[in-house]
Amino acid sequence: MMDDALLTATKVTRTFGGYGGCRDISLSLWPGEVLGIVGESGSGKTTLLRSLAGLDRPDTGRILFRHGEDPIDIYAQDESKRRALMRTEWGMVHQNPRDGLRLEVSAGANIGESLMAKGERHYGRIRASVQDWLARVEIDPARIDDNPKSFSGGMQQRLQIARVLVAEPRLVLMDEPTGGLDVSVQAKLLDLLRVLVRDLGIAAIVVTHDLAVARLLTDRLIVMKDSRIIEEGLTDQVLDDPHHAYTQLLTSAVLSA
Ligand SMILES: Nc1ncnc2c1ncn2[C@@H]1O[C@H](COP(=O)(O)OP(=O)(O)OP(=O)(O)O)[C@@H](O)[C@H]1O
Repeated sequence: MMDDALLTATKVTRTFGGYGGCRDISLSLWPGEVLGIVGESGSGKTTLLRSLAGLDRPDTGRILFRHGEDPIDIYAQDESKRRALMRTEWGMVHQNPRDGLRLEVSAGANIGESLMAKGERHYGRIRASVQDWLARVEIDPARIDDNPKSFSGGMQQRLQIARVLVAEPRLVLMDEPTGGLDVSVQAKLLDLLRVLVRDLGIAAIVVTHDLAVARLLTDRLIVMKDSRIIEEGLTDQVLDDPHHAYTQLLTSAVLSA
């Protein structure tokens, strides 16, 4: 039963020759909700995210996405329909901005392309929207024609976020969005992400091994260990009053760090 959920995964399993990956994962995501997936390295977070993102077909299980009135099974669509859906309805923010940007074109083109992919053709409107988005992610709009290769890591990540959010996706998937950045840059980026996601009312799934990121960004948390969900609940509840021994260990490790 789908209820009003935007995305529902039911008993999703994706292993690699029977090893690793994620197993028997069921979850729902509601419109406007930010869901965190936490757990140690190798617990299956990225595998799950890729399956939810339509990038990696599960061995078994189903992923439904609410599209208009009807939930659709994303892996029951043919490849071109699934790609079209992914382009218009959801976006992916990669840990390494270089995986989510086109480095051979300008910063402005990186954002403008997303608008064109959604059907916008008016040059003046595209340029105005690009400038607006550069400002929103705190990049000087005067740098619109610069190549992102000349940007710092933090700026590249903010550009990647603008490239994704300008298309107004209903769902954003993020894999360690602040990983690989200096701590001070991370904090600013997190603040920015939080404001943008809240302002736009976007639903998001954030994979992170960093509980501080989960605390700041997410409403609800899933804790994974050995490919499975071992605990889930409201973020504050899970972090302040963890029930599973492993979650207690995770949270105490942070507290004593
Ligand atoms: N393409 C692959 N081929 C073989 N095994 C894989 C592949 N991708 C992931 N795995 C295995 O599946 C398990 C889960 O990996 P996954 O990358 O999903 O974990 P993770 O929680 O995202 O880890 P990290 O935080 O280090 O990125 C690991 O044991 C990993 O070795």
